[in-house]
Amino acid sequence: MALSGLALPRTSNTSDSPSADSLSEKLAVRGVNFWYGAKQALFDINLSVPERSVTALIGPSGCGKSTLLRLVNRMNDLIEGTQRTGNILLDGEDINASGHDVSALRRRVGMVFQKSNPFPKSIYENVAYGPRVSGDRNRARLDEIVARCLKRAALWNEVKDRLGSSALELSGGQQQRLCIARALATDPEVLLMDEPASALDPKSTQAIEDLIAELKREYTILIVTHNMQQAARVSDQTAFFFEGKLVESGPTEQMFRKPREKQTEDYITGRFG
Ligand SMILES: Nc1ncnc2c1ncn2[C@@H]1O[C@H](COP(=O)(O)OP(=O)(O)OP(=O)(O)O)[C@@H](O)[C@H]1O
Repeated sequence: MALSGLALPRTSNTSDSPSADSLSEKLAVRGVNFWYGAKQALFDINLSVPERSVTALIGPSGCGKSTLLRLVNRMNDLIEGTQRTGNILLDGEDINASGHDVSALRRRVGMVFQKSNPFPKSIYENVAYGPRVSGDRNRARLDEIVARCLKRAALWNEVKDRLGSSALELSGGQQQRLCIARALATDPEVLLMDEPASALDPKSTQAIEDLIAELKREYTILIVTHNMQQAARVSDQTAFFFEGKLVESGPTEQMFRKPREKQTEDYITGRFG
């Protein structure tokens, strides 16, 4: 059945963007299993993520999407009693190899969460925070980074006259774009986005989606979303998870129009989940 009920307003792997085939592999997930204590949350996951593309992770609640996202910047290391087997390669290098610098990894792999979480500091200090922690104290350089990242996050025009104001005075949509600017400030190569627009109104959601389309020119983006229309709009590649397993992945256009698996079709047409 063609999934005509699900409008595909704009998949981003059309005309102006290179096809996934022509891009080199940025991230590779190879045979990854993951446990929280005795509970296995991921089963033999294999996924290849091309550079400068958007990959959407979809699937019902609790199927392991966020777990996989957190493995890519080793955030799960912070949770006690977890165990992983298999490998995650960034530019061909095993991010879990002994001696791999986790701080450097987290600078290369930025993360944006569902609920915007600006620090209770000024707009300027939120963006300057990462570079400062990395030892950058040069004011002119920090000014340049803050302006550049706020522009990239499409927030500059709204805040340039009040960089000293508290970030908490911004609207929810602005706060989320500030968190994206903050994530960009350490010059990452990969951006992980865990339902970045789910708490936002339609206008702010649109702003975030436009931003994602813009950012993928430079960054490799992995986004978790429950919104099928959003996955169809913003991603080049989609991966469907169910109960900790990757059921199928492929070009978004194909996944939404003609999925290989019945389970995928049932999910994206809203029959379950
Ligand atoms: N810190 C944790 N400790 C124990 N179990 C966890 C932890 N985090 C997640 N889990 C379990 O691992 C499984 C996968 O959870 P995960 O958050 O990755 O799913 P998800 O697909 O992102 O869900 P959602 O769409 O609801 O965010 C679930 O069964 C969840 O209960």
